Amino acid sequence: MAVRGVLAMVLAGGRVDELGVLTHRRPKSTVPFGGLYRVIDFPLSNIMHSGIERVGVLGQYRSASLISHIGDGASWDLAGRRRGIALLPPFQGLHAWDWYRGTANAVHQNLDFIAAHDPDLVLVLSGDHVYRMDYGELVAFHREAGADMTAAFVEVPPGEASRFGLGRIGGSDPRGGPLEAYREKPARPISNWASMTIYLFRREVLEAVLDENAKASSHEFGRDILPGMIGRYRVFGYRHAGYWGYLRTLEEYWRANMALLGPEPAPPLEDWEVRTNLQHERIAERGPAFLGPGAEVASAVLHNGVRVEGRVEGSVLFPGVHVEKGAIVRDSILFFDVRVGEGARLERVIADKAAVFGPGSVAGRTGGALTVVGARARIPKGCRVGAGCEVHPQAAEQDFPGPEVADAAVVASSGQARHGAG
Ligand SMILES: Nc1ncnc2c1ncn2[C@@H]1O[C@H](COP(=O)(O)OP(=O)(O)O[C@H]2O[C@H](CO)[C@@H](O)[C@H](O)[C@H]2O)[C@@H](O)[C@H]1O
Repeated sequence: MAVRGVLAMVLAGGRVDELGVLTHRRPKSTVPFGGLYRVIDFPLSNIMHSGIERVGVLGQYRSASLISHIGDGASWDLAGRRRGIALLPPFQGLHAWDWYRGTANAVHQNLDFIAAHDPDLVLVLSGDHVYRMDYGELVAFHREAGADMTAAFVEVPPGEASRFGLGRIGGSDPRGGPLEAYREKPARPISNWASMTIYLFRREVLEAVLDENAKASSHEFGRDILPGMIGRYRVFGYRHAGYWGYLRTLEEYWRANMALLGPEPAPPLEDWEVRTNLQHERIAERGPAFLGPGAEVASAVLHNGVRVEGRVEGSVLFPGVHVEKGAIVRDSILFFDVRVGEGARLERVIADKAAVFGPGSVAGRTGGALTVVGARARIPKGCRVGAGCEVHPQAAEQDFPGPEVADAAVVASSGQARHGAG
């Protein structure tokens, strides 16, 4: 059912140092995830299921993959007379300083776009997280409470809390209540309810607080806007009960992918269809997955155009991955068109698009740090990655246009991304 009067503004411009090579040429929102998707497919599918019909996407960092991926928005039912999705890159026209200076500034620079749609409510949310949520329930809660702003929170382990913006939610309604305090990544946690970067604003209030913040030194919702609203506006916290994948580090990213392989995949996808753009990466045109006569596959997701002749266990294979005879792939994530040559062995590896592992090459090991291989890297025949082996970059292709054509092949262990040879 359509939710009228709500415009969604998706923050999709951030990159994350900790994800190393995976965000060298794309924002975090378009990092491939779960064997078929890009991360932003999850919030966009939530928007679709919630019945929100108008969306602005705030891109900034390396937007090429975002542009190809979003297309005309039809993949999420966002194309039509009453519906629409617009990519809103920073205006690099008049002033160099028009580059977005933070999440609040990104929305502030697009107040005209918001005004043109004339919504009652603006839902500002991150495009970087994996979860399912019906924003319609958040909207209903916000309206019932007569709130000026409602932020969504999820419970995190106490030891993790200071990595997040934290809220203290009062009242006795299990869905949420007045937000009594908010601190952005405090050294000493004030609660273990972490902000999910989902903020629902009354439009006039959003305009007022963004105008007030315009002269501040930083321009972040979490750091500047939310704390200043408490006590001055009707601010509420809403509790999210389900799974939430934050994917900030390589280990978190890897674990979130692996969470799809268990008997109870998280987030559960069965009754909550997650849509992707099947034109991007030509997913729709590829043939069916093929398992050869000697293939052994257990606990894996695989899609169109995958070809397995070797052994695959506990792994996520994107369209077009080939695993040749005698090769073994374990606990790994292989992006579009990765090739694993005969007899190669991969364990705890994340390989970006079209990386090629030569015959007999070896990458990663049981219980070791994750090994991450950049897009189009070539691991020569018989080579052991990380053991003085030279990795060659190949020419870049059209998904990554830009002045530097060949991406440096990068091999990194989790937490310490670095450039390799090439
Ligand atoms: N200039 C820009 N233009 C467009 N988009 C941009 C942008 N800069 C960042 N973004 C996007 O905005 C969102 C927030 O990015 P941040 O880097 O501020 O997140 P961080 O995870 O540190 O903390 C935040 O996210 C965590 C987890 O939700 C919260 O707990 C915490 O309070 C909050 O500050 C992401 O979706 C990112 O892609």
